[in-house]
Amino acid sequence: MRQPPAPGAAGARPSASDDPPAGDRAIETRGLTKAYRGGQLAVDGLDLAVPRGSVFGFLGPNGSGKTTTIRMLMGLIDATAGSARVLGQPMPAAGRRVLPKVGALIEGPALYGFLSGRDNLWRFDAADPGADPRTRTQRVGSALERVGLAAAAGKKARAYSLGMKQRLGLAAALLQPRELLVLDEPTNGLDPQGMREIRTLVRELAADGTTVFLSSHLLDEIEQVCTHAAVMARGRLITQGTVADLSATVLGPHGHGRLTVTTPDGADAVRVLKEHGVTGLQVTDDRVTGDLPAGPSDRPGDQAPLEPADVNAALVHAGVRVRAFGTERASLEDVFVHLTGEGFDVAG
Ligand SMILES: Nc1ncnc2c1ncn2[C@@H]1O[C@H](COP(=O)(O)OP(=O)(O)OP(=O)(O)O)[C@@H](O)[C@H]1O
Repeated sequence: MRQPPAPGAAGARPSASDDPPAGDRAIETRGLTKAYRGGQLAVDGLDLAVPRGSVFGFLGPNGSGKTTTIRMLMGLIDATAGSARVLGQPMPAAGRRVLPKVGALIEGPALYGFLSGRDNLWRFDAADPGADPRTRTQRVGSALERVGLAAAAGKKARAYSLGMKQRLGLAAALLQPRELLVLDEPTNGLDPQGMREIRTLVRELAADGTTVFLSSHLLDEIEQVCTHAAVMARGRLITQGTVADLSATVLGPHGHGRLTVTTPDGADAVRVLKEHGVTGLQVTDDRVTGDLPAGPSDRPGDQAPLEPADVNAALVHAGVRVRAFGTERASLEDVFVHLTGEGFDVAG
């Protein structure tokens, strides 16, 4: 079974040679474009590459074109230009072959409030011509189990919390084994507990080998659960890659953020850090922070950019008592601001 890389796994560098071959992509679009009536470009020349086995975050402020893209991928609306492949097949042409392998949760599940959770799933399953009625009870039972709703299965759906309704929608998407799950804003409107539940579920599904493509306008959500992300703004793709590589976009070749040293020997630490080309030094109580130089320092013999480990060794060597040492990672918010020059301030 395919295991996804750990969320935020570091190490990979963005380069064309690291791109997976086309057959290893769960979703691929070329120049995908949608102009709604009136000519406004909701999606503008999108080239998306979603590796199989990834948890791929499709990130952008409200109105940046995420839902429109998902609707095109699922064959719900036609593209104005460009092409899309899902699980290696052209969409919408191959929809009949592809869509049974895709579970989708778009704009919230359509549930009957007067039916129990179990009966809602029963209805979904019965509407699937490929689903064997003889094994329905078992399928519905294991889908409920999977999303943690077995105990609440007999309750009417209208009595469910928003988080439970989302999980029931996911259960409907999971009635059949899926290669790809497409979730449009799966945690929208959920409280922190509900969000955690959905994130846990997404991680479990990914660990089973399902590719998960989820859209969100919540940067920290994407950072917590996704291995890869694409960032959209005003219908255009700003960047895509592993979450670690996207951070490195902002942080330079080594992906290191601001350095923080906790020490009782602040003055000595500042002197050593300065000697090693660390800039922007600030001292607050027993914490010294600064920025690692992007390239090699001016010191004779230095050829490569400074590694945090070297700085730590130099401090210790100079007799500085280092109680804690670390570097921050850039957030996706940093990436967005860096690449667009705009803030990412959408209403949560
Ligand atoms: N049916 C439609 N007719 C005309 N314009 C539309 C339609 N649907 C979306 N748009 C416009 O297209 C742009 C992209 O919208 P879309 O819903 O795809 O963005 P989004 O990133 O999913 O945002 P949200 O999270 O708010 O749905 C927006 O400017 C929106 O107003």
